Amino acid sequence: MFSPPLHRQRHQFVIDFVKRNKPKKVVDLGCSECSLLQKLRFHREVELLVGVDINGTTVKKKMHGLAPISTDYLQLSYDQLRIELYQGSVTQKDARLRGFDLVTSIELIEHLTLADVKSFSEVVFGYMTPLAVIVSTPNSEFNPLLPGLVGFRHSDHKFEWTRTEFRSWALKVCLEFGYEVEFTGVGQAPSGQQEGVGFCSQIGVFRRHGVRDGCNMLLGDDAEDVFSYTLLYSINYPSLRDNNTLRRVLVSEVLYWAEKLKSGWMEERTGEGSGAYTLCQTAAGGEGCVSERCMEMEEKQTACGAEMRSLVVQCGRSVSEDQEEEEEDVFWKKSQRQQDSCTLRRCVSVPLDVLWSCCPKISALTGSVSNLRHLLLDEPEVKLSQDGAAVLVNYQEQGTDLEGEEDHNDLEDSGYAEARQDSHTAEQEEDWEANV
Ligand SMILES: C[S@@+](CC[C@H](N)C(=O)[O-])C[C@H]1O[C@@H](n2cnc3c(N)ncnc32)[C@H](O)[C@@H]1O
Ligand SMILES: [Mg+2]
Repeated sequence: MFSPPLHRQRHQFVIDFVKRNKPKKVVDLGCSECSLLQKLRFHREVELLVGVDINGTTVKKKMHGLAPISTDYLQLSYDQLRIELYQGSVTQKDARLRGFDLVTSIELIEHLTLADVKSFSEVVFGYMTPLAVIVSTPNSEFNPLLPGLVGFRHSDHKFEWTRTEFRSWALKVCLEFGYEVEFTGVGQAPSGQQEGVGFCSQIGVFRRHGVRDGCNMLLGDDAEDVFSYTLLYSINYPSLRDNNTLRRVLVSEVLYWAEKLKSGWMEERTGEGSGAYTLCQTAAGGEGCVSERCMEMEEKQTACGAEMRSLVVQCGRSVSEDQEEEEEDVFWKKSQRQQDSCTLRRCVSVPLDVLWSCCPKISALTGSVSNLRHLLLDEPEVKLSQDGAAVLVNYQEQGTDLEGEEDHNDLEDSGYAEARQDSHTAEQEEDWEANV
């Protein structure tokens, strides 16, 4: 009879309200199989989403469908969301449900006896004191338009109210607990058929009086610490506001970009590509990340740990090819002198400021180069240079015996990642080398 179906229209009504009013804490009373909660979890403003139902078995049927899905982990944002589901009765108080921005009660009250509706009013409006409440219930005046209906719309309904009955209950609640209400609904009669009967589902939207700046302060200090509900399920969605999550994402971005910049530089050296300069330009969208800033440094470390030298090679236009060759010459000579007694490892050093300006995600996650350094300091997966200003990436040149390929591979296999966490002092560098 309705398109979209009436239950969807009721949920859409709530969703539209949420979009307009952006409540942070929402509780759905009589949540049943959590289908409204399923939809609400996609609204980024909502930070706490709670469902309550007296029937735990119904809630449990689909509650695991509320768990984060893989895209929630892949496309992390700063949004926060916690979901909690409780078994409990809306006629009972529970302190965990106080101070919400929005309470929804969709097709619930007609399942309560009139005595329980009174308790419901006291609990919801008098104790939970949310900023807003949406209550939907059948409008009995519409029933003659529902084909084949005899009696109530559902065998468990204790009553079905006319618009006047609903109005009278709602206005009494407002008077007693300090709310105002607007009446509306969903499911209109087909055109030409007794349009004066009102909506199929009648809805009251209640707002608490005297709320400033949409901020929900609990009324009075009579908060009893009652915990009558049973927690069935709770889950925190991954968020970049969680420090561990932020660090995990940052490390993976840093490793990815450091490797990418290194490859660009290597290609440039072998004439296969335009190198770090192009990479930086592309990533930064053109301006702002110029070749002079794309300094790459080769760092030579000796297994005996006694000596560590660095050679700075500037890629891009700021250093002439001659200069570069000359410097490399020095590097190789020194390397060869040490070959007999020392194991050689080479790294490409990617400065943090280059990473920061080349990767928009890294800059967005950290805000500044010094924050980036701070966040990476204790990360075992990222090896920083001694001064903490650059990430060191293993470097293996194709077809060069001097690289000591075996040693390089050993590094990978011998707890290299764990060893890297202690890498920011000279002393620790030596220990690390000694482990190889
Ligand atoms: C018609 S269903 C509501 C469906 C759901 N709100 C929706 O929009 O799809 C009514 C729900 O209210 C629950 N219920 C009935 N009495 C209750 C009470 N005293 N406290 C909490 N939930 C109750 C029932 O278990 C049932 O899941
Ligand atoms: Mg019902």
